[in-house]
Amino acid sequence: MSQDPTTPDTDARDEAQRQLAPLRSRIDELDEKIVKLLNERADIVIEVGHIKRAAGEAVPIYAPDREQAVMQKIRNANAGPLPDACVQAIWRELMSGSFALERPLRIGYLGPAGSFSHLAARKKFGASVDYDELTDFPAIFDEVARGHVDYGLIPIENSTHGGVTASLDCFLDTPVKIAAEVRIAIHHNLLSRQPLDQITRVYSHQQALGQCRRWLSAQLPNAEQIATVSTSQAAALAAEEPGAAAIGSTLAAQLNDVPILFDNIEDNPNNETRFFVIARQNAKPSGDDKTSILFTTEHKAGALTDVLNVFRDHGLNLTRLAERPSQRMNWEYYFFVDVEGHADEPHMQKALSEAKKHCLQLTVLGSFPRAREVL
Ligand SMILES: O=C(O)C(=O)C[C@]1(C(=O)O)C=C[C@@H](O)C=C1
Repeated sequence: MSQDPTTPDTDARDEAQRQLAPLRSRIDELDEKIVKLLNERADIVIEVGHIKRAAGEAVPIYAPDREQAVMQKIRNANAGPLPDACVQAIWRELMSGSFALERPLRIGYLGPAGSFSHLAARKKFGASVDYDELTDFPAIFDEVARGHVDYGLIPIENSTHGGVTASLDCFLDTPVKIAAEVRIAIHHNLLSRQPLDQITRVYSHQQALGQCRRWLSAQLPNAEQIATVSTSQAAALAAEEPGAAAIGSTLAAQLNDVPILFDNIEDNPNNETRFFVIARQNAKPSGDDKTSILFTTEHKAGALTDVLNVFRDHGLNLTRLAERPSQRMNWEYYFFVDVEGHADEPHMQKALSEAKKHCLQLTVLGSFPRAREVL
């Protein structure tokens, strides 16, 4: 007996279509309602924008403290089954749309396009703002200070390779403030137009080379490693030069049209980088903040512990301590400390004024909502 082999499939497809149709029309109805509600929200955002524009620089368009509160409310309201990460990603993009409605924002980052700073900027500020690719960290600080861009994205430290010293040095002498913290997961790729056995040079930022050290010595032990100003510049070089490869982001591979030979080549699968958003204005307290300070002390026994003990005595936890040469005198140092709390809070104000007594100089670089999620 011959049977049409397509019949069972066709029947199953028709039955599935019959079951899907009413579900899809319910989704269509809900989508219409959601779009209406989103635009109801957007109408209020437009009013917020009128008030903010009238107040000028005194009330910034980007309000990190309010964003923190909105995200917290969203997480509390989310009963599932959508994971918090999904709902938060939707709201981040929604707030990007709010910027466009209030006043289009310009964000500066270390270019060229496709760098991890670009990725961090896009993850933080979304698709509805303008981006400016800048050539180095001092240029980002300068452009923010001059008001040519509203905010800048600055990498501060990587969980595997440590501090980004070139960016820390820019804080030594700048009027700009740290307004927010951004954490992004960093996954590196080996990009090349050649197969692995024909690669003689690997370009990347020295941070990325450092984060893939074990993979490079196992897979490309004889290739020369050449440091570039950014991973995206490395990708552009790999696109042009025979025998060259780059370590960079998926975005850099796409933008430079270079194939990804190997993905996830970072030595630590939990590799992440912390960025600061720099601004002309301070961020308001959110209730879950950190404060970054910069100080120098006299060259005497116990000078550093005297400062640190002040925070201990006030019950303020330190989340980071870094040190950099002063650039003025050999073997003199600046210390960078991140403390839990906001500089407007009374106990932090007390601690800061006591700490100042033990310092030659103490500057508050900014207080900002702690980044709880890795984007
Ligand atoms: O509440 C504000 O200040 C707004 O501008 C609105 C809004 C939002 O869409 O919820 C948008 C941007 C801010 O960074 C924070 C919140």
